Amino acid sequence: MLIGVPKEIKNHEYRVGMTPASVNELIQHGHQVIVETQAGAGIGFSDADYQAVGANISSSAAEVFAAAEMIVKVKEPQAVERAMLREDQLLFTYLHLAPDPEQTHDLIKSGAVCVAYETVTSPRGGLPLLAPMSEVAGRMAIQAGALALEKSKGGRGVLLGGVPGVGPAKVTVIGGGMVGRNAAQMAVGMGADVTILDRNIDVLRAIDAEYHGQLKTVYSTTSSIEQHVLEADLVIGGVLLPGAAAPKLITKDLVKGMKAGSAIVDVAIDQGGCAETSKATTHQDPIYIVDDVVHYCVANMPGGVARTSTMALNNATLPYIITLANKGYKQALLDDEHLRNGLNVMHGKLTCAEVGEALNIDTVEPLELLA
Ligand SMILES: NC(=O)C1=CN([C@@H]2O[C@H](COP(=O)(O)OP(=O)(O)OC[C@H]3O[C@@H](n4cnc5c(N)ncnc54)[C@H](O)[C@@H]3O)[C@@H](O)[C@H]2O)C=CC1
Ligand SMILES: CC(=O)C(=O)O
Ligand SMILES: [Mg+2]
Repeated sequence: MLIGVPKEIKNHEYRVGMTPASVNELIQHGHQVIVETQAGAGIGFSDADYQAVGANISSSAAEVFAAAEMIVKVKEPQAVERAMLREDQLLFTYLHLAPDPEQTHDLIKSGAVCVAYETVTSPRGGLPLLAPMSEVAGRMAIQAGALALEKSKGGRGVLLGGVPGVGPAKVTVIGGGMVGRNAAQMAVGMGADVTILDRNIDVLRAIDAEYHGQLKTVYSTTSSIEQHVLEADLVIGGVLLPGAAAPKLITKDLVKGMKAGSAIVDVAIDQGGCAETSKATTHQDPIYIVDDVVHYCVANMPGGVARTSTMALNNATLPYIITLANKGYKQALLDDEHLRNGLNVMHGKLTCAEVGEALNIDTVEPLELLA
């Protein structure tokens, strides 16, 4: 198969769909790879590094999209990229369609076969291709939050860990999944007073067993969210209903009631955000203030540490890229229900029920299209 790797074009996005080491694996399996010039340049992977493992370097994204049977990316295709997709071409990347009707309609119109990293499941549970970026974003959320609490950013001027004689900041983490647990790990490590909320009691049990009293676990209800958001210096939004739009757990009124200079890092912004006051921001201009509460809502947080993130992402995606290339999308999707859960759009039809519900679009069962 001919696999194409375009350069990412989202604001300050330096990740790349495949590292030279991943390209090498695909070539060892008998495939060809075409990489857009400078695709990995921002994180130290030169064109020469890709050429050394046998990739062809292309001078433009248009050439990559025109030639490749499968496009491997990181972020959702931007409008100019969507215009280059063609009927039956395989796209393997993050999509986050539920909050993005424009992208959804363009992908449906393209006739392409679009497999989203974030809805691929695993027989062991969880979301194996979202997990590595959630680990990164969860850890970064505390760095971003610490900065947002500084006076120069509009924050209330508190240090997460406090100092001897002055207590730590209170950090409330909503959602105890990959993002939440990684955020909690960093916040506890910095000495903050951490509370983590989830509505899955088994998640809370596992976290409690891991931390032996170094943080508090709380069952998530409207009332407990209200209490712990109002008490917080820093709130981390890390909830997810896979594929679906994020639930708006932090209302406008709740934000109004928060302490002046407190901060919300809404990691769930890629699914629309879990605060009513959240709107997506970029690495270039990451924060804004509503009702004296600093909001950080960068939808591609891992792009900020693009070298670590690219390698972590490739560790997870590589086996799937190899399977899709070896078998072709049809056989690969028929053989593996968990990979099939990643199929969001195919041949002009939406196949992800949660996206259909969020955007009020009819969906078709993947097996109906694959049969
Ligand atoms: N902004 C960015 O750059 C990035 C954003 N993300 C996003 O972060 C979000 C979280 O991802 P993961 O941690 O991997 O998901 P996950 O599935 O591992 O964890 C989500 C958790 O939320 C919990 N939850 C659901 N409803 C809840 C409620 N009402 N109250 C409390 N907890 C609730 C679930 O029980 C689950 O434990 C997703 O939207 C993901 O796409 C992930 C990586 C990067
Ligand atoms: C998951 C996601 O949105 C990201 O890594 O940018
Ligand atoms: Mg207020």
